Amino acid sequence: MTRSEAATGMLGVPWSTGVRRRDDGVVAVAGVGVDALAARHGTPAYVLDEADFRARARGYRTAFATAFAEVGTGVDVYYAGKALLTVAVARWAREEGLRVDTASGGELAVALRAGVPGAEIGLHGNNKSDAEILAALDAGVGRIIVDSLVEIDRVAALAASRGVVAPVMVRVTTGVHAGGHEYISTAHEDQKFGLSVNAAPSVALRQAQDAPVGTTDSPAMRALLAVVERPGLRLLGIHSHIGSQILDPAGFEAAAQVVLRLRAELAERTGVLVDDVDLGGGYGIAYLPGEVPLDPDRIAKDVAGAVAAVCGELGTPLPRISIEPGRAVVGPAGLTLYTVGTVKPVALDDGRVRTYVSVDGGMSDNIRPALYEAQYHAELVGRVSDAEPVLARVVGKHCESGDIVVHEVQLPGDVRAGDLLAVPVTGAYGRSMASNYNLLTRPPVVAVAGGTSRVLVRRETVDDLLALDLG
Ligand SMILES: Cc1ncc(COP(=O)(O)O)c(C=O)c1O
Ligand SMILES: N[C@@H](CCCC[NH3+])C(=O)O
Repeated sequence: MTRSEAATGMLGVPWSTGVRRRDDGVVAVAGVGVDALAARHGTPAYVLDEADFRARARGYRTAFATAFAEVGTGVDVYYAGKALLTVAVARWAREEGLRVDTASGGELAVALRAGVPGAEIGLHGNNKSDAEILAALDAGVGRIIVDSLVEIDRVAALAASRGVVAPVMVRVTTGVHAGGHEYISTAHEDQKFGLSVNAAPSVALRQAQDAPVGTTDSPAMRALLAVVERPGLRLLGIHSHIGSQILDPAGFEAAAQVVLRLRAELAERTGVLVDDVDLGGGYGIAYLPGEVPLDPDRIAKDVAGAVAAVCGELGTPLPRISIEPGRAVVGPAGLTLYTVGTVKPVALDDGRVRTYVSVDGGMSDNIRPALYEAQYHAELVGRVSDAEPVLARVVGKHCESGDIVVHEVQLPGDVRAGDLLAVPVTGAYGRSMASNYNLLTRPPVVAVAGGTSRVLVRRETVDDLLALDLG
């Protein structure tokens, strides 16, 4: 916490900028106390600080637009809806000058419902259904990012069936491995996304990737050539996404270099110099006090410098660039508000005691600790306490011992049933990855701005669950 944060009661990183502890000890989000939020909306609840979301969206747009304008090209920023997409969130993104990246027909439908024009939407997915591709074509989406050779034929056939030309980008894997956990690193070879820029190393792999045996082209080059050849497809550009929660900027520059070389090679072979290069998302954020997030201004400058340098070296004009941040826009804007139900001290083998604090949600509203061993922070937010801190583990209410919300955190020793507890930085991949495990109902998404709260997505009810069960 900085001195000015302390003076204003701001909690500082990793909390959203609108979070403050009031003089009465209660934490407020954008002017609304968590006690009032809990009374009005119940717990658990996802709480979104709208101004914080908007500021981060603007921050990424401005940082990249400025840095790339300096080297002589433009940028489109797509908000990656997989992090959290609701109609209001898609509208906020658009109002802040962002486009929307979708990863399924469901996300596409929400973006369209929000009034985002099709031309400002991209559709991703390594296994899009025909229905999803047709929905994208019918909506006139600005780009379909193809992910396999098979899909190229599929999109071409569906575009022909609609009598349209499909705007396509090819997703490639650059071999640059980056990100917070193996499951969220997406550009190394042994995973399902994209087409490798490296020539297939074995006959088995060439066959698996549908290549004629004997070719030395990489799957990425073959895909680009296949798109160029299909009259029903328009090749917009090349896409690369290297992973998520990346805190080392070097990976973005390395991937950009590989993609730009591929672009130049394609131009040399076919005369087609694609206009667009999409460098994906993945910008890392702080989850714990003391962690340092990527700085958008710095990363934008570094990537713009790298792009300009490689294009200069290759003698190719600069492409238009796009990026797809999700987590960095919505993650820090969100917190989850829980109520403590039980408190249980457990003696550890080494003689210490760990206090298990059970809250009214858990792995169904935040799967990230169980899936990626993700670390979070928690604080009592309904009151302050002078009690000595204890080593605590915040757990949920599921029938699963891995149902951990916060692995290790110091909480006041008098933490008790009825206390309000908040976990910051749950805006990204919390609600969007939520489940109904143990038939819990998913929490609402509540937006707070200017001293008022509003429900964006209502809490599920048991009736909602029963309505799906046809008996
Ligand atoms: C293609 C693509 N774009 C964008 C994102 C968003 O990533 P992040 O939320 O880490 O910015 C992802 C997810 O990792 C992705 O797969
Ligand atoms: N869902 C992941 C990241 C997204 C991966 C998508 N390519 C997370 O919670 O960190």
